[in-house]
Amino acid sequence: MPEWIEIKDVSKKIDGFQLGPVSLSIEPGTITALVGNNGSGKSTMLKMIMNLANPDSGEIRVLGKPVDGKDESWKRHVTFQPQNAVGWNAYTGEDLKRLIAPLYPKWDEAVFERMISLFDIPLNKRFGKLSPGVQQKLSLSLALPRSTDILILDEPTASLDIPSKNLFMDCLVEWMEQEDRAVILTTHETEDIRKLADYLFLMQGGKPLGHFEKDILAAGYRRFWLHEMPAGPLPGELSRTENQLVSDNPDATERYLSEHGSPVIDTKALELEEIISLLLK
Ligand SMILES: Nc1ncnc2c1ncn2[C@@H]1O[C@H](COP(=O)(O)OP(=O)(O)OP(=O)(O)O)[C@@H](O)[C@H]1O
Repeated sequence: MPEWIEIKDVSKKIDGFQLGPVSLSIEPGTITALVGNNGSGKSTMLKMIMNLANPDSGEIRVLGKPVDGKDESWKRHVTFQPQNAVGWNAYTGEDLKRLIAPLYPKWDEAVFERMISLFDIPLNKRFGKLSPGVQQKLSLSLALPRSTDILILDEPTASLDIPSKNLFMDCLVEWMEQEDRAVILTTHETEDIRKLADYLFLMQGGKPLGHFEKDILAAGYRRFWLHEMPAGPLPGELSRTENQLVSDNPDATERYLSEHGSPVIDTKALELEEIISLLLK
């Protein structure tokens, strides 16, 4: 399948911070979560995709078009929701919808109305007077109905209460099912990643740590409970306590234990949160 977003060897220096080189491809039909420590460069990556920040080197293409080229037609196919909406404070939700909807030929009024009702958003209040959580709900309700091929969301659930996070995740899953679409989002919420992401792109201090298929990553780490801990290190061993061993190569660990007659009391896959913490530590 052709890539919808192609980031090739992109680097950028901001004061003392070095981002990249980063390469990443996004295919249609996928949700990719950019995950990393604070200040690891996730938002900057999104801004570079939108041509709101310029890389020092490398190339970014969206739907085959270089994002810094003269042809900006790709922008019509992309919705970008930054962490904070700029210039919206004086407008009510109703105003914003009137301004935004006509710009998008595939605007889906039914999705907008459903989200406004689900989130119980007052459309007659100025954006600047809404709480950060309601602002975020309104922004999302103005993003999904645009029905663009690509949706780029910077920490979409950061201010949402727990029921609203779940409602939003349901809306996004439904949105994905309607057509071939692609989502790239940044998040610190493991629940978002667990429920939404097909792929994780991990970043630390500006450097990419890897692009993982979530299910493969989740299956790649196990904890073993043992009667007796063999002398180590064992194949795949990442850490051990008196009777527990964590492995990033469970098959090799299990084989070794079986071949060396070490009975396993129990074994369990690590939670995604623990895996991400191990990778980002
Ligand atoms: N406008 C700016 N002015 C100066 N430095 C900036 C600016 N934007 C980003 N940076 C630098 O780039 C680095 C990466 O910032 P970025 O916001 O991309 O990280 P992030 O991974 O999105 O962080 P967080 O998880 O905290 O949102 C920061 O550490 C900061 O040094």
